[in-house]
Amino acid sequence: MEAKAKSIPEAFKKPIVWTIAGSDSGGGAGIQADLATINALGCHCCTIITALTAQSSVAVTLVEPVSDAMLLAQLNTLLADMPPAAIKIGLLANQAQLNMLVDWLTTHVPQVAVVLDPVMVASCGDTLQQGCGRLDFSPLFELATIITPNVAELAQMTGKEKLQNEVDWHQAATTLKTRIGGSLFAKGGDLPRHGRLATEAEDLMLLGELKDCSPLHSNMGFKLTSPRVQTDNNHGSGCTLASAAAAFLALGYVVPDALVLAKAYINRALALGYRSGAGPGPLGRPGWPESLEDFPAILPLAIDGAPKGQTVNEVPFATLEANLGIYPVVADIEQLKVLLKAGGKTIQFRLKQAATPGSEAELAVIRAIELGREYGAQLFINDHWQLALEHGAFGVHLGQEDLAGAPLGRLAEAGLALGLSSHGYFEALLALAHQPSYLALGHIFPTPTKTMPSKPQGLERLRRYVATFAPRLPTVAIGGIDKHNLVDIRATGVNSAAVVRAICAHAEPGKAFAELTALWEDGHGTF
Ligand SMILES: Cc1ncc(COP(=O)(O)OP(=O)(O)O)c(N)n1
Ligand SMILES: Cc1ncsc1CCOP(=O)(O)O
Ligand SMILES: [Mg+2]
Repeated sequence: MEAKAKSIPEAFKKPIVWTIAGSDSGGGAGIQADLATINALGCHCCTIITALTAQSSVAVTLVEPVSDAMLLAQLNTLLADMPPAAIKIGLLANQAQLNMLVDWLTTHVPQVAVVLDPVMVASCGDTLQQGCGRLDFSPLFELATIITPNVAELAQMTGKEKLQNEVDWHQAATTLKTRIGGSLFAKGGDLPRHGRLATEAEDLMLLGELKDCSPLHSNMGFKLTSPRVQTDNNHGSGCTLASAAAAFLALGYVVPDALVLAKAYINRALALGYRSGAGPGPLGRPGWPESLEDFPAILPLAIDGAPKGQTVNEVPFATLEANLGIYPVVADIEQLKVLLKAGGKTIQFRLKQAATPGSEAELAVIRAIELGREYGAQLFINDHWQLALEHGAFGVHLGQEDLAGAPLGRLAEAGLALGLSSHGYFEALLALAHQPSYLALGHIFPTPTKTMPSKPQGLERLRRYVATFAPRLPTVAIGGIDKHNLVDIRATGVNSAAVVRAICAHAEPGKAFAELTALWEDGHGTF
């Protein structure tokens, strides 16, 4: 007898996110905001209610914690059938409830990503933990992947009455970061402005030890800046940001990507806010963040708040035609010649050896630059920017790790083009600060050519990156691309496909290049 195919319930196809928070009878914050946000982002939201609040847009009149038995019943009932991929924690009614939750999470879901929004006060100004004084959140510090305090919450968590200015805020954020296990996202929206016109919104992202990311960004600090959305309808913005971050974590995005995506989501959600009562109204619930305008600009910080010693060029790098097509990456002068003769117009010379003076590697890089010039090609030199500058290469390709020592201003002023690598939204936004000539997005598929700290991005993410970044500059996909997946790569709308093995490991690299180019151009190449 044929086995009957087991149908998978629809909800199982979506990552499950739990929100452990309070109900807002006004419908704009708490559980209600989380449910709308998490579901809008393609996850399935389960709600574990800690307290009922009688709340409107202007007042909180009563807060009633649920019983311990009810809280535990919600947690245990869900765990048995709908375990979480990520958890958002919002309003906790009192210290006993917080401590009980810590015990339960530690015992049952110690590995699950947790976003903690240390809620204390509603946007109308009323306190939400009635009659129990300040909460001590420290028992949650080890469990939380991300903590998202606003300025008032950060002050309370660091024992300060008030944070008066940016310096106080940076110091408090740095202090709290040293006490927690994960990353801190300090929201700056309610920072006192002292008469300054608030045209920008700033947040601090102090990252912890990162998984599946370049080690370069672990334990580093960044300032995120966006044009301030001028609106009074911001009720539930903290809940929305934290639940969006939890949804992005559940979808497998790394911490810095989840945070910049959540920030882009909140910027659009604020723009869509509306009035529902006499006080601040709720936010809109947009779909996936796509427009680059919604994403923050990112500036690296030293951990004490001073700008890091990386140069940011004022001059943009050379502009390229959008469609770069098939982009071979080669390490051999003979192969380079073959590809130039075959009509290759954008090629990278990628030699990983040190090019010390007089070495074979140095001679090869210089020869590659000459050949590129002879054939009028856009020849990019990988890593060896000194030789590229000295010998007048068309361009250089650098990874984020290569940026620290590179004099980007000098390279741009000398008229070189620059390609920058990225492995997700956060790194792409960091790269954009340098106004490069193209943005590389990788690695798309598994590849043995290079050991990567990040996971393969896949086609769906590539499609999303292209939708966000290609309107600004040419995009290049790299990693595991060959004749079997090239049509799918092209269908994402990316402007170019960079390949190593599909050309260099082919018996006839010139032929492989021509065939891939035909496939790229009309989808009917012959193999
Ligand atoms: C087009 C393109 N994209 C990405 C890379 C990788 O550059 P990088 O991250 O600096 O790694 P190495 O190539 O130096 O190992 C690239 N070379 N080309
Ligand atoms: C250099 C580099 N950077 C990201 S993936 C990669 C290697 C791509 O090689 P291949 O085309 O052989 O998979
Ligand atoms: Mg490099």
